Amino acid sequence: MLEAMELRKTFKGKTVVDNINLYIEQGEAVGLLGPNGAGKSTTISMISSLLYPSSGDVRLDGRSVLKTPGDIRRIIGVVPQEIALYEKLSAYENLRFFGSIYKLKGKHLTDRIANTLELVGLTERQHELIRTYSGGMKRRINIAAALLHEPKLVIMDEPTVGIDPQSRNHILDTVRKLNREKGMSVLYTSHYMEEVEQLCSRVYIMDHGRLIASGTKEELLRILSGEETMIVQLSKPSPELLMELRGLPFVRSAEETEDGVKLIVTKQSGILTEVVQAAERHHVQIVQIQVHTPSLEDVFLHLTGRKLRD
Ligand SMILES: Nc1ncnc2c1ncn2[C@@H]1O[C@H](COP(=O)(O)OP(=O)(O)OP(=O)(O)O)[C@@H](O)[C@H]1O
Repeated sequence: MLEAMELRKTFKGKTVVDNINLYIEQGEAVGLLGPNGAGKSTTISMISSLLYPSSGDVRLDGRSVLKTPGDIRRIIGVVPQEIALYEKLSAYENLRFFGSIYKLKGKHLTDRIANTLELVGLTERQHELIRTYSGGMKRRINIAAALLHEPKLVIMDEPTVGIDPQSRNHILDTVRKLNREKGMSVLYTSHYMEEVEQLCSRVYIMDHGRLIASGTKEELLRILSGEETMIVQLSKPSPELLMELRGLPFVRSAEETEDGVKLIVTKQSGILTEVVQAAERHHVQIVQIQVHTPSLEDVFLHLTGRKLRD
């Protein structure tokens, strides 16, 4: 349905998006995951025709849409990171205004407003002024505004950042419903791994402007299929122990946690003994060790050397 081909964006000589290739099929929910500054917003701005790429192409059903942005704007709804609403108008009035931009009129517009308000769970509050809304409620109205013209694809830029848990759950439910019940395609950017795991069937992982991995959750987990995650709780922090662990041949990555270290290790026998002996050499007691199968967060750490929310 939608395809980004070799997208690149340079600001004042600095490349912030570098050779991005991605696609979204009709009815698919796709995640774009990356830490702050990875280039997610810039990428989706180019896909939604809000920003012109330095090079590359965006295709809708095989046709380039860079020169005809109207084509793509009709079929997509974009939920930006910043709240774009009129504070002095009610939610209903805001939606009427956005509906008129999409050239919706009369009963059709009224029906669409009622439908989207219902979807985001704010029918009861629709006549209250936006300035009295919580951040989460404003974000939900922003989502309603992006859905008024019944887009085939909704693109959401970190829609749950900095909002209350109730609105967050509501947004996640809404996205799930749109995708699974209405067959709407979704491109969802986030730096919350668990959200993307819950909502999306396929994930692109981005770091420093580039895609570093992509696939279904199962495919991404396979990257670490020969490894295990080991969470070691220590009696005290020890940078020297961390250094030594990093140097062990079976340790793929090691990072400090709140009360110890987290290791990704290649599965083999004798690892526990070696970790215990290293701790003894540094006079640090091991309080507890947990070993589990790596998560997607671990895959990200392994690929980038940093946590998603660093
Ligand atoms: N208009 C601009 N001019 C110059 N640099 C920009 C511009 N827009 C974005 N950047 C830079 O591009 C890089 C990627 O930013 P972008 O907002 O796309 O990342 P992101 O992954 O969406 O991060 P976040 O999660 O913080 O929104 C950042 O270093 C940012 O400072």
